Amino acid sequence: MKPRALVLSGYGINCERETAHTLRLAGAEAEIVHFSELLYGEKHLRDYHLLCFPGGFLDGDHLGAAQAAAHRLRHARVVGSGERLLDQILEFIEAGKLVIGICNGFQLLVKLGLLPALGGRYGERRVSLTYNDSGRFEDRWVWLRVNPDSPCVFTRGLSGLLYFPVRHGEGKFVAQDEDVLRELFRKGQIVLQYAHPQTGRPTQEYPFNPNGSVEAVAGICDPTGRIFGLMPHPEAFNHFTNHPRWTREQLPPETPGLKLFKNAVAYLRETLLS
Ligand SMILES: NC(=O)CC[C@H](N)C(=O)O
Repeated sequence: MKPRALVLSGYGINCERETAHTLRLAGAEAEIVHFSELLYGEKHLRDYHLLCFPGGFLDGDHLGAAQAAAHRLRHARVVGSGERLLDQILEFIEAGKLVIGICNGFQLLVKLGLLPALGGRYGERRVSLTYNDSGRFEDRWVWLRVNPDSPCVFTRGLSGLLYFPVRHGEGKFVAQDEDVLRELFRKGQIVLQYAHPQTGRPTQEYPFNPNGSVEAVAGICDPTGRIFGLMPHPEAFNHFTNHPRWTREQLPPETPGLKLFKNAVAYLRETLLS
């Protein structure tokens, strides 16, 4: 049986087709579902194993990226049953399933407090993603260092420097205080950091760090490693010809973007579907 992935769409999300395509290449059954279908009870998260919040421009980034959508999700109730959508998501997490938020989806997870969920406290907001230091939208490929000691399910076995595209105006990661950052490091919840291609080390240097994120943070997970959010777009590197220099460089046939989703599929097969 293939793991079933729900890829959310609507209200300005624009990467759902590309993300669903990559999930299918990775071996999942991916279904694009509109927010309204969840709201009207036509679809229910209990029927899926992976929940994906794709990139885009939810509500036109008004009030800050994903801010309005976070409020909508926090307070919305399913028509008929009256169930809170957020409770559906919390049950989904409780059931050992996987959640990934990419770019706008990461901003949404952070603004909902589902990431970083320090100490397993889901819903508590301790970090944010705000305007890039450059003051403009950044659309470029970046190098990323993967934390090999992170519990993150999605990055298992990925090593060396990854190369993914970013496309965002509000990607600067900030934390409430130093203690939050310390705990994130201690628990391995900092999964990806923007890196300098020469040294391979996390960097604050522009343009390698495209937004000025503190500690060069590009992606984090919850303490279980089953909820993952990242600003770069792994789904946009699903084939070697996506790479900007694919005609000039010798590239392995399987991209790290695809591997990331294959990890999720393998994990679900081993745990929930075995
Ligand atoms: N590609 C995206 O998901 C962009 C996210 C958001 N709209 C931003 O500009 O920051």
